[in-house]
Amino acid sequence: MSTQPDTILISGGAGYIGSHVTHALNEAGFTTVVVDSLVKGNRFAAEKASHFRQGDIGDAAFIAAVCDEFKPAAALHFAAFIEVGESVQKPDMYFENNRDKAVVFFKTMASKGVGKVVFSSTAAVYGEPEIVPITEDSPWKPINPYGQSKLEAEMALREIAGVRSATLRYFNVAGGAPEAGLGETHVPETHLLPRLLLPLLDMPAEIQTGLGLKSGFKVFGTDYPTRDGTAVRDYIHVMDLADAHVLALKYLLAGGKTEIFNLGSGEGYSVNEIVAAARKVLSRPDYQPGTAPRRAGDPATLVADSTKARSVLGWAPHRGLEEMLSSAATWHQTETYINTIRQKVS
Ligand SMILES: NC(=O)c1ccc[n+]([C@@H]2O[C@H](COP(=O)([O-])OP(=O)(O)OC[C@H]3O[C@@H](n4cnc5c(N)ncnc54)[C@H](O)[C@@H]3O)[C@@H](O)[C@H]2O)c1
Ligand SMILES: O=c1ccn([C@@H]2O[C@H](COP(=O)(O)OP(=O)(O)O[C@H]3O[C@H](CO)[C@H](O)[C@H](O)[C@H]3O)[C@@H](O)[C@H]2O)c(=O)[nH]1
Repeated sequence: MSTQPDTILISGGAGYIGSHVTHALNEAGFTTVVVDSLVKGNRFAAEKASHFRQGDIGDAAFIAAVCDEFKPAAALHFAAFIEVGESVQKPDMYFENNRDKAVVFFKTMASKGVGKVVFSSTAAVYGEPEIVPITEDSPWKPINPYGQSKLEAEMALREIAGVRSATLRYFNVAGGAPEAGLGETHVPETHLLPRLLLPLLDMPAEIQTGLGLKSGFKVFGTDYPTRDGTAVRDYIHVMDLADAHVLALKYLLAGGKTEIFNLGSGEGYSVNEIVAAARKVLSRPDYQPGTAPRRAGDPATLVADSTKARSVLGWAPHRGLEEMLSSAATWHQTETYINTIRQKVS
């Protein structure tokens, strides 16, 4: 029997979620190979991998060469564009990167005998759900090109002969692993936790201005049909998500069949509840956010039913909202975060 650790190919591993999963795979004893074009990601994050090769997932010759060099046992596919608003403005860019290039990536790997894939999908495939919590067989009706492009990539992956896949549909990912030198480092930054925390942490002015936070953080929409009028989401710590990837990978390596799994905590928090938790974690009891109209395309409530991931993968999230907020706050104050954002917005 071989004693070599399995080698895992990770596309988009220089990005937010992919870098945390790469860290978890290293800790679990795998050899990690990240491919990333760095179109959005960060070199400091890529360097967490055992090996890093810079290139595009749509470049079949590049992916084939990486497969020949490292002979991966499986792949995790994170590389994509992730901004819903931008996808409405530039749908072709999203279908090209998130669907067409993903298909090139999957087919190239299949041609090299890599027949096990963990795919990063999103709650956006459910659009505006009629029933919450949302199970995997709720209607798949995306309401924007981002969600549609991810759904079409999922479906294409399931059609490729000889490939077994685990599609993981994430809900709202948050938090970081500052102790490992990792955290959310997006430009632009559209996500709630960083946008709320950066002004509260009194970050340097050029960072706040560069991320569109010059006039502070604003709650988007106070007239939703929810318990306090603000939108409800299911927040999941990025390291709990990373645990799910390790389990999904082991499931496929052990012969598991193609499946789809929702990944969320099952608990919904409103934007106002997140603001209240941030006041407590950062000891800013008097903080009052601004308000603004609803952001176009935002559903009122998205909460996951992750029963299937619990029963099939044995996964359970362990890290709560306070840990998401405190790990994010710690990360945003690191030199790595501040210097990276400074460079990107200058
Ligand atoms: N962030 C979230 O809250 C969230 C929620 C649901 C689903 N997802 C999914 O998770 C995945 C990762 O999201 P993230 O937040 O880490 O995004 P990210 O932008 O931080 O990371 C994506 C990475 O992919 C790379 N990339 C993009 N296109 C590429 C290409 N053609 N070739 C090579 N590399 C390319 C980027 O450089 C970047 O490093 C995406 O597939 C996204 O759809 C994210
Ligand atoms: O400055 C801000 C930023 C966000 N929000 C609100 O906070 C909630 C969460 O917003 P995020 O942008 O953090 O997350 P979304 O629920 O919009 O997006 C998540 O789900 C999407 C699919 O629905 C995509 O997958 C996306 O990548 C993922 O983070 C929303 O009600 C949003 O309107 C604010 O009030 N103010």
